Amino acid sequence: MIADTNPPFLRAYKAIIHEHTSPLPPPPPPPPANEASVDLPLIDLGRLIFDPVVCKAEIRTAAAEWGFFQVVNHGVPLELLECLRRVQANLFRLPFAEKEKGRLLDFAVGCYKWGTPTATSLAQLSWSEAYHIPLVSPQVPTKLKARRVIDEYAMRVAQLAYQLVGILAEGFEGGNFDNNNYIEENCRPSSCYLRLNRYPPCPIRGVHGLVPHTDSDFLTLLHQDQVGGLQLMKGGRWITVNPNYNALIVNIGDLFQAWSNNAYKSVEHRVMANPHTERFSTAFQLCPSYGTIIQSPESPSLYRSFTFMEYKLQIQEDVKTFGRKIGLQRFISSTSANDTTQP
Ligand SMILES: O=C(O)CCC(=O)C(=O)O
Ligand SMILES: [Fe+2]
Repeated sequence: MIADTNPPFLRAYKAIIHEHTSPLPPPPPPPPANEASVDLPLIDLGRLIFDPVVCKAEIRTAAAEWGFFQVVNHGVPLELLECLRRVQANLFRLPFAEKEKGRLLDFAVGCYKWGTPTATSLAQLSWSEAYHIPLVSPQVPTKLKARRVIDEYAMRVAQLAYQLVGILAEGFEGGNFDNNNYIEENCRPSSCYLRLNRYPPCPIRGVHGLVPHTDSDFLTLLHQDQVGGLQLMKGGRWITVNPNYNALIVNIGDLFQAWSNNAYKSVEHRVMANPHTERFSTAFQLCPSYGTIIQSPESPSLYRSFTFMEYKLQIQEDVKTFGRKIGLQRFISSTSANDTTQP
């Protein structure tokens, strides 16, 4: 018998699935009637050399107006991306029991996650599995080739994230916001993560691959395959992001929104599960150390000062109490708060 590679979603979430629907295979999907699809603003980073002022301005405008944009000529070789995708597919093709047991490729125990253990309804369930890999600098270079590919990708993409964050931070009030190298000091590679995502085909219609959320970091750099399914909230409705295999998607996280005093937007996004096809994506998360204080240098500041640890603990508590993350609204400063900001 061939060992099953997929997590046992139907068995584990039987109760919430049967409450809402029966898991019959869906008919082929009709084109969604009211769902728009878009190409995100596309920025050619090659122009940073020839036309830096205009290129940087485009990056800042996209971050302010969309919170999401994509970059090409990003310096991460396509062959490396392809190699990473093969490593990623192989990791997920292992028997489920092996993935759950952990310690694959020297990953920390517990870095493999699937589904949503706290879900009490179908709307809260994420039909996906992931390896959350902290970026630790290896004491001894690893002999594992697959691990080397992951580390190489993480290093390249981290460099790109620092470069982009520098450009974004230069752009406040016409001056340099980051004179003190705040991001480089506080978001060292050792507090960043790489998340390898797989979205198995899902036989139940309308289920999320990843439930609606904003990212609890400074910046996320995402690579998605050609399957599609990523959607973001714009103008009060969900729009589907057209995949572009050559591009990396950049999105602003909650911490950057707070630090920039809302100049840049952390936009809600989600992934819709696909009934027929598995999907892969890779997310690099630029995170600070837990003790880092998030406080906009602008005055007045829209958010009170908080540490990253406080932010994470508040999210955990809200997920337990309300079944969802409330996020930045929790940290609006008392001078700018009004009644509508409370859950
Ligand atoms: O898989 C995707 O397209 C999105 C992943 C994502 O939003 C995340 O990892 O935070
Ligand atoms: Fe996300």
